[in-house]
Amino acid sequence: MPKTLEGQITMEKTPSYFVTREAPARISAMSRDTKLIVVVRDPVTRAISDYTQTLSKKPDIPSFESLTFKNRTTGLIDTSWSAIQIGIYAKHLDNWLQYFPSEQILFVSGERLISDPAGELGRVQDFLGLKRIITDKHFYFNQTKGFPCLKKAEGSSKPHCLGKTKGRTHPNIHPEVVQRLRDFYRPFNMKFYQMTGRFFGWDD
Ligand SMILES: Nc1ncnc2c1ncn2[C@@H]1O[C@H](COP(=O)(O)OS(=O)(=O)O)[C@@H](OP(=O)(O)O)[C@H]1O
Repeated sequence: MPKTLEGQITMEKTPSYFVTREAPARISAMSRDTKLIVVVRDPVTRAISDYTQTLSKKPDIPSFESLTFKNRTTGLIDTSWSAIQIGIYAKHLDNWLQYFPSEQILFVSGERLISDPAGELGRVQDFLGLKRIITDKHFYFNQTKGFPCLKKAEGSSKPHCLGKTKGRTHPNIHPEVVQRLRDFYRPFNMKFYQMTGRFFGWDD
């Protein structure tokens, strides 16, 4: 990471850091003051989204159902499958809390980022000690994309939506499989709500 001058903020984005065992120690050794931001969404939808992304690159992979279960009859879930493993947020957070105080970590709700992008970005700006420059007036809902988009991209006067790889249509997953996954994640989600002090509402 480059050295950060007075009045600057250096940012870096790598989704896999959150689930990489060695990352907290390494980042802490680089700078203990680093502020960490993690976007989390319902781990069941996250797993399906993850699968959808892999499927778009490798159309021949087995079905979501067959990757989810070690044994379909007993309903035993394959927690070694990364799409499942990554959603056990409480476990990953435990690892980070060995190195960083919880005040230094902000969890952004992936669901709220879609339903209220300005609100979530307001929290991000506060967390980073920035003035709330980005507000409601910067977003509009794009019917075609089905997501909020920026009215003007940075350095341009044109609207800007995220690219085609964001907001893909997910395959239909059998409701029984979804329910089994909901039951699997519930205790981990409860622990995560407790640890973060925020109720993300994934278990309604
Ligand atoms: N404004 C806006 N436009 C489009 N997409 C949006 C937006 N806000 C959040 N999302 C959600 O972002 C999801 C993709 O982000 P990823 O986490 O996969 O990104 S990354 O690969 O980790 O960089 C993507 O997940 P999928 O819907 O499963 O594709 C979106 O639901």
